[in-house]
Amino acid sequence: MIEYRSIRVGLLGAGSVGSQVARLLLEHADELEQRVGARLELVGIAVRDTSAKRDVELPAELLTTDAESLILGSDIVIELVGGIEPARSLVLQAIGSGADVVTGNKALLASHGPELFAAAEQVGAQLSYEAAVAGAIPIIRPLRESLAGDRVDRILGIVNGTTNFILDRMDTTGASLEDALATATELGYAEADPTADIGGYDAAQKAAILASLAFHTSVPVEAVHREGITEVSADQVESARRAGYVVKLLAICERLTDPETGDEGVSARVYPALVPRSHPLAAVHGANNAVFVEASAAGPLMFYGAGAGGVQTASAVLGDLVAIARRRVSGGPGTAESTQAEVPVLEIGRITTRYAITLEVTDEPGVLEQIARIFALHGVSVEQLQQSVSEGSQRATLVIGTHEAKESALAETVAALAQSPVVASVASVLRVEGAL
Ligand SMILES: NC(=O)c1ccc[n+]([C@@H]2O[C@H](COP(=O)([O-])OP(=O)(O)OC[C@H]3O[C@@H](n4cnc5c(N)ncnc54)[C@H](O)[C@@H]3O)[C@@H](O)[C@H]2O)c1
Ligand SMILES: N[C@@H](CCO)C(=O)O
Ligand code: NA
Repeated sequence: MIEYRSIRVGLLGAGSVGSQVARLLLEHADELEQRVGARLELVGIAVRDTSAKRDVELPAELLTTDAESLILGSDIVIELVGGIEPARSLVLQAIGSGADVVTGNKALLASHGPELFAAAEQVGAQLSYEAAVAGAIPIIRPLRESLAGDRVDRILGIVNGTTNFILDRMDTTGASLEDALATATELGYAEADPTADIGGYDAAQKAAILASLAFHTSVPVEAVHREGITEVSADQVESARRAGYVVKLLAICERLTDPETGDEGVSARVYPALVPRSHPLAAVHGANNAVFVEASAAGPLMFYGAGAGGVQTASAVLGDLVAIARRRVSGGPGTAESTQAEVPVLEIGRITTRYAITLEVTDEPGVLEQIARIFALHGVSVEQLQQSVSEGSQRATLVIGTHEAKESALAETVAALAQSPVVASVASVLRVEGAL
């Protein structure tokens, strides 16, 4: 087996995602080296114009316009150029030269997936594409690996951030499609040419990739039924709202069985549909994505998060890169445990959270003041207080909600409360998590 001291990484494209991948690779080089067991050395970044202005400053000596030479000098090639050509030829060249490939290019995979996978298989190259569907959300690896032993029956998802942002904006502000699209463009969600997003093409490419993986069947993008959101009107969104629904652009991949013949088929489709407001997909706001997977043994699973964005998507690219690099280093998937960081595991006293404390106290003047003093003395700040007194009782129940406080300070506060002559008992202490 080859002993790797470093693995040469060639990056093609330094746009929204590529520039963030380069930045994170350079900034986290030491940590990634520990995780992989070899240095991930960024040997070059292929760009169209080395003097172009970029949001992220990249080392000038890494920039090149010669993508082909860069590929020849790389062990792993990351393709973030987008589109079909020259991306397809570059990926094929990388595979042919013995490199593994990471790509986020759903357009390429949805139209030329079989050709690329066959080329990779022929030479034993790895081709990973977590970033291609639902950006940062891990969905490719769960389908390809975690659910490989199960039978996926259905996938229902919001997989396009731009259209979700537009439909959400129409729903919450009553804006027209044109105005909502203008806002999406202003905020940098929509491309200069938003046709791929609002026409449903981007979602259809993702549906093709998901259906192929889920059903172990080649589902080309041309086989995906596609309707975009261009015909969705403010009136439709408003009447849906009044009826308790929200309009979402959905990607649906399903396994169907003909009840008469028992023949099986699969359907992959993208269209705007009404979703009941009580459904979790209705709560997916802004440019977020969410994907539900129904598998026969696992049951329903839900994946949610940032489906687009340069830095978010870079996370998925780097995940693929580390996984591929580990495989190169160890000749397998890498060690099951990843413990080299050796960060200390802290005791509970070090955590910070919020608390709800219920006290039984004597119902007499000055009690609240004494209790407030105990909190203040330990640096725990009270956010809210509710008092209830039962008829004829000498006791009152206090429910005290705190601001964020350190667990150790809280423990001392509770101990002091328990000692206080005005407190009959500390009835309960519960931590409050998940607050917005
Ligand atoms: N932006 C996102 O949120 C997102 C999310 C998921 C997946 N993706 C995918 O990631 C890929 C990159 O997306 P992006 O948003 O970074 O696109 P982008 O348009 O911002 O960047 C692409 C870059 O590649 C450069 N380029 C084009 N042809 C080139 C060539 N021949 N050689 C070198 N550079 C070349 C362009 O000049 C541009 O800077 C696409 O396949 C996209 O579908 C993007
Ligand atoms: N244009 C895509 C980018 C992420 O694939 C979207 O809006 O979801
Ligand atoms: Na993903």
